[in-house]
Amino acid sequence: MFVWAMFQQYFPYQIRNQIEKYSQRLVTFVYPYIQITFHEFTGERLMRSDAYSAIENFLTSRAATQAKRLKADIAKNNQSLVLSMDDHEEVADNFQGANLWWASGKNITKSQSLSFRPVTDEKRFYKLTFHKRHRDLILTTYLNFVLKEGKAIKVKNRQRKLYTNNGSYWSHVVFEHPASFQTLAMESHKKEEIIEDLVTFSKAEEFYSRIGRAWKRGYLLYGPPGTGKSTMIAAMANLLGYDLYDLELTAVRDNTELRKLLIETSSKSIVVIEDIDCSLDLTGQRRKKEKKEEDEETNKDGGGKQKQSVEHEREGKTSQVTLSGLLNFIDGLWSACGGERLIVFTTNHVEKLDPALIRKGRMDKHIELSYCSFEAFKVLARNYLKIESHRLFDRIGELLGEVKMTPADVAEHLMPKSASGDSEVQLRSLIEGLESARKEEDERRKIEEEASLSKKDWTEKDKDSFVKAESDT
Ligand SMILES: Nc1ncnc2c1ncn2[C@@H]1O[C@H](COP(=O)(O)OP(=O)(O)OP(=O)(O)O)[C@@H](O)[C@H]1O
Ligand SMILES: [Mg+2]
Repeated sequence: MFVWAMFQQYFPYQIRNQIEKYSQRLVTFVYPYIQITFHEFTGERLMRSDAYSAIENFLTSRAATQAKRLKADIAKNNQSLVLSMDDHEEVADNFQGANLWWASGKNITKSQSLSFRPVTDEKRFYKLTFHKRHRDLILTTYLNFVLKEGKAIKVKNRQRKLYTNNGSYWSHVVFEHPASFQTLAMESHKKEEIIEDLVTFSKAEEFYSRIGRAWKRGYLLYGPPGTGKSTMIAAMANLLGYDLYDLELTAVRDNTELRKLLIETSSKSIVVIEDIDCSLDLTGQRRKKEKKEEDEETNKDGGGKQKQSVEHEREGKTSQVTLSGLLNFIDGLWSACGGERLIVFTTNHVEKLDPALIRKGRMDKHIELSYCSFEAFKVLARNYLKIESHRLFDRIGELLGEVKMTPADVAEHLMPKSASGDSEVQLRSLIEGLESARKEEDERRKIEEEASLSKKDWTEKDKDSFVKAESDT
């Protein structure tokens, strides 16, 4: 200790540096282990190293089970506690038969600022130690595995965001939606197929680069209102841990702005355009047609409408996004920058969409969300009433086979009506709802039949009178 202190204190720096260098070489030559240090801050601007944070995430699971001293911190998503190794702790790992050790440490340097209390600067690091015979395995396969795993854990724990566009910028809020495929009322085989498709997509990075396509996939969700399209989008984002970009096309001024917005979306995200049939210049034509009808109406009832139709016209000027702009967005070069993106369109009127927009390669998967089937009803009953069967289920199954009711309406009937939470009350309310919907359906069908009959009569009468008039002349 004395000799070391003297050495440190009085030996000239150059000689000391040489002695340290050669002694270090001697130790390395004899010492059979290799050490790699990952500093927390690297580079001239001392940015936080990605490798360090990936290793920190990777070691959280091992630290929680092995380390004796841990540091706890709230994760970014404010839900979970993240445990990491405290300083000078060590955890062991084993990779394909190779034993290795991770140790955490910190260098404390006193900054030279003149102050009463010298500011200490802590620089943390992780040190990996392994036997030199595993050099190749560790330096290539293992470290890549650690970085990949660490990034995946980071994505899983990250705070996901819901972005909405205002003008040419994205603003975001924390995205926390409880929807999941378990709570989505849908036939199980259909659900399984969609989950399979999504998970396969999220693991297909290598596949897409091999076939030379951008790592993106389009989904078209269509069906009547209240059938679960928006719910499914939230379930998709939760399943894959993706951010959501809710793109309101009518708020986008033109194609340039659209491109700018899309280039700013991050990977591992879902770009959603809800009610796509109402937000494209296709509706521009419809808007002109509406305006023409309105103008005719305006001429009838004076200038009041005039102001409205002018406003309508001006409002129509806001978004110049065109179909080709949207097609370029889906296919264009932008889609190659960054990967792992889903594009989801929803619509209540799939028949109105331009076939070019929804062809395969753009909207790769078309998913129809329809009225509530008996199997979908049982999912809702399990979620809302926590029951798997009931004596009223047969009656409900019968009625659902005859009446079209959306899952939103069924869900509304199953909402708790009283504190007692007696599920019979909800089921009876659903049966009443279904029976009255069936009555309305029968009445509507009867009116239609009468209308078509009378129309048929008219055509018969017309024909007779036309023939009679012909014969008179
Ligand atoms: N298939 C479903 N499974 C579970 N809940 C559903 C389903 N469909 C609708 N709901 C419920 O009904 C409400 C409306 O659903 P959602 O917003 O997903 O309908 P939508 O198809 O997006 O309607 P719109 O076409 O009008 O946007 C939601 O609160 C949701 O809880
Ligand atoms: Mg919706």
